[in-house]
Amino acid sequence: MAWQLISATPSPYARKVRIALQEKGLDFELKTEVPWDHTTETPQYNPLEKLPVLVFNDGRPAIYESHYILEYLETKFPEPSLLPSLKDADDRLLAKQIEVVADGICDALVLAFFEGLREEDKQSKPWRDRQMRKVEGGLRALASWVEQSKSGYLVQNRLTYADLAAVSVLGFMAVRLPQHKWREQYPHLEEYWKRLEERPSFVNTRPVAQKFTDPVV
Ligand SMILES: N[C@@H](CCC(=O)N[C@@H](CS(=O)(=O)O)C(=O)NCC(=O)O)C(=O)O
Repeated sequence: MAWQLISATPSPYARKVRIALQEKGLDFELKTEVPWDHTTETPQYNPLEKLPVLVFNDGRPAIYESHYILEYLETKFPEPSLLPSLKDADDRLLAKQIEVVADGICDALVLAFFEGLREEDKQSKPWRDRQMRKVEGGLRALASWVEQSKSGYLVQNRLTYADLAAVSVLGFMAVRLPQHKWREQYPHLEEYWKRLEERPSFVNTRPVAQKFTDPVV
């Protein structure tokens, strides 16, 4: 039995791991679920009850938290590499910083999305505005990194975790916040996103909205 990746169709965090596993040629079974439904398996493996979770097939404890899973994969399976080497420490750290910003945009988007699902009179506009400020700030940072890129990739001249994280959040925006004007606001960011979305490991991990069975409370 291959490793299992517990994932959800819209998850930008899980998408990073799905792409990395494919880019590194690692065999895995995709286990798609809705982590807010009572049927979720995440609590069996992750005390934080979140996906993605990578479940091994040899009894080793499962691992969770997307950036940690990516670190694990790069450490254990360094070729083909998806991070600059330690001798290029600044580039390696920049790739991780870009992942921090991309994941942070996702975190804010998730909080704003669920706030918007509450009954109108229970929603906090200041709270949603705060989250959307983080989304705007994060997009501005990603757009700036794209402007600085000479190679078509965010760090050095090849695919790294920075690109997996940036493209995953932009694809998530397209699903969760299709009315947002980031593509008009940052045309180079849109060009970068569309170009990378054509890579096979991105094509077959495109995000899709999910249906909740249980109310998310
Ligand atoms: N920091 C975590 C965030 C993961 C996360 O928030 N996952 C969501 C699913 S999704 O938003 O990615 O689709 C989840 O499991 N949420 C369930 C919960 O928060 O209880 C990571 O990077 O793995």
